Amino acid sequence: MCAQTETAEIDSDRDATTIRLDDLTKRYGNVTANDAVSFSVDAGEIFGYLGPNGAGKTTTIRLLLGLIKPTAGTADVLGADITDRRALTEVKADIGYLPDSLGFEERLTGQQVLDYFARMRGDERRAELLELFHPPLEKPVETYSHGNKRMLGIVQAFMHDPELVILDEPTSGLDPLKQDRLHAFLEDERDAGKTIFFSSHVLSEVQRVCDRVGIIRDGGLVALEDIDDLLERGGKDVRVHLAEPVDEKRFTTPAMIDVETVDRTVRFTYTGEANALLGHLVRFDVEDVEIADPQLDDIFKHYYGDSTPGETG
Ligand SMILES: Nc1ncnc2c1ncn2[C@@H]1O[C@H](COP(=O)(O)OP(=O)(O)OP(=O)(O)O)[C@@H](O)[C@H]1O
Repeated sequence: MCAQTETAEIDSDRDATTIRLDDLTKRYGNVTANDAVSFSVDAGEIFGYLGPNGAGKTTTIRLLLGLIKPTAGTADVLGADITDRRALTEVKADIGYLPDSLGFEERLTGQQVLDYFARMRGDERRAELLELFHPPLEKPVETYSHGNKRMLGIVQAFMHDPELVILDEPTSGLDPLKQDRLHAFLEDERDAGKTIFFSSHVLSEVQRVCDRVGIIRDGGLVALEDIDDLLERGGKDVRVHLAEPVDEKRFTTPAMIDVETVDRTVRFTYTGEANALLGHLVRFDVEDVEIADPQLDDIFKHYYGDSTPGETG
C-alpha cells in the first residue's frame, strides 16, 4: 500500500469516529462510576448506551462533555481531547446536549430559555423543532411537567443544528406518542448524517431505534454490539404447545435456555441449529410451534442475571 493511500485511510477512519473512549475511568471515593470504559461511536449512527439506574451512563456523558474530569484514561469527541478545555470549547458548537436534569433557570419562560441558548450557539432550526415538540413557551419552566421540560430540552439540544447530539435518557417522562415522534425524528437526523448518542434504561426503545448498543453495568462495559447481532446471538424465542404435558427434563436440550413450562406449553430461548430443533420436536406430540426474534429484555437477562433494568445499582 502506498503512503498516500495509508494516510487517506487513517483520515477517513478519523472522520468516521465521532466519539472515542479509551479506558475511561472515573472514581468517586471508593465508587468506580466508570471502570476503564472503551468504545467508539461512528459518524452517522444512533448509538444506544444502555444500563440500569446507577450503572454509570450519566458519568460517561459528563466526562465526554468535559463537565467532570476523568480519574484515568482518555477520550475524544469530534477530534477534541476531553481534557483539553480549549479544543473541547471549539467543537462544542457542533455538539447538542440534553442533560438528565435540565438546570435551566426555572423562573424563566421556555421562550427566554431558548433565546438564551440561541444567543450562545444559534437557533436556525428552532421553528421547525417547535412544530414537532411544542413545549408551552409562554409559561415559566418551573410550571412545566417533566415531559414538557424534556421537550424544551430536546428543542434546545437540536436547534443549532449540531453534528453530534448527546441525549441523557431523552424519553423519560414523555408519553408514548411523543416518544414515537422523538424516535422518528432521531432516525431522520441519522439519515441526514447526524450522530446520536443516547442513554437509556429502556430496552425496547434501544432495540427500535439504535444501530449499535453499549451495555454498561456497575461502571463496566459488558457488551458492545450491533443491534442485529445482539438479537441474533440472543437465539430465538420459542413456544411449543404440546398435546400432553411433558417432563421438562426429558424435553430440554443444552441449546435451550431459560426454559419455562406452563401446563402443556414450553417456552425457551433456543441457541442451536434450526434443523436440530425440528429433529428434536418430532419426538413429541406437538400441536403448535411459535418461533420469534427474542426481545432485548430476554437478552439483557443474560448480561444482568435475574435483576431487571432499574433494580440494579
Ligand atoms: N458526584 C458524585 N459523587 C459520588 N458518587 C457519584 C456521583 N455521581 C455519580 N455517582 C455514583 O456513580 C455511580 C454511577 O452513577 P451515574 O449517575 O453515572 O449512573 P446512571 O447510569 O446515569 O444512573 P441513572 O440512570 O440513575 O441516571 C452511582 O453509583 C452513583 O451513585
